[in-house]
Amino acid sequence: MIEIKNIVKSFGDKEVLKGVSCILRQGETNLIIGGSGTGKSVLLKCIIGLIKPDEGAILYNDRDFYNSSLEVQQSIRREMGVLFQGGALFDSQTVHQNIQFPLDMLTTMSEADKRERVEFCLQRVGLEGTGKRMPSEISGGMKKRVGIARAIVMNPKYLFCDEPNSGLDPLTAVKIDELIKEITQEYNITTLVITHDMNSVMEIGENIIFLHSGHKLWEGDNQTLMHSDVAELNEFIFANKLLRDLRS
Ligand SMILES: Nc1ncnc2c1ncn2[C@@H]1O[C@H](COP(=O)(O)OP(=O)(O)OP(=O)(O)O)[C@@H](O)[C@H]1O
Repeated sequence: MIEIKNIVKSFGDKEVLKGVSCILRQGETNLIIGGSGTGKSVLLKCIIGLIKPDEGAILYNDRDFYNSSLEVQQSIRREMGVLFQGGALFDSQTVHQNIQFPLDMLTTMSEADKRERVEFCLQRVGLEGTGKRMPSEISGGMKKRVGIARAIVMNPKYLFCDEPNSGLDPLTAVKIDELIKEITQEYNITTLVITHDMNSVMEIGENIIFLHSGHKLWEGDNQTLMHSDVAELNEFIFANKLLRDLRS
């Protein structure tokens, strides 16, 4: 579980996050949704320690990240897996080498153990037999799967996915969503997905946090989302014509 307590962050005189609090639950896909420029990425960066908030606290299973020693911060970081928006694969390395990278950097595992762990992760994301390929030789959906395999290779307690569906066709996007949800449940991970893809929201949104202008305006699940009386949320959801038609 991750507790986000009253996070405030400004850049110059621009206040981007204005006191955001929420709880990200273990074993669930927690989603942060909202329009462009509402502060989703800044919040994610505050949570994973890339941007220090001006005020507030982030608690990883009761460990206050920004008020911990460097050692504790490092051990929390080792428990994080991150799927970056573009996949962020190293183009000059094979799929296998990309997935193995965190093991090389952060562990003293033997080469044989690393190979076995990478093969396991490749298999888990449905990419067995592709380890020798280069990123340029695989599709966008496969690249996301490689990104997921790399994010889980260290057995994370916390998984962060920034726009995992960007650039994917709808069918592939659903498969990536399903994979993230399956992995979350299977390994009892606290997962956070940043998205503005309404399909994802409806498919995997177990705990949804709606940000608007740096405030949390609504929190709930995909069952209650369609029936909120928050005008800004409704405007965001029903910008999608299909959902508008479904409602009427
Ligand atoms: N390092 C920074 N310095 C100054 N301003 C920043 C910085 N990072 C983000 N911002 C500003 O903070 C605001 C929120 O940005 P953020 O990237 O969090 O939006 P977002 O909700 O993730 O949008 P999108 O869905 O388009 O990615 C924007 O106005 C952005 O310009």
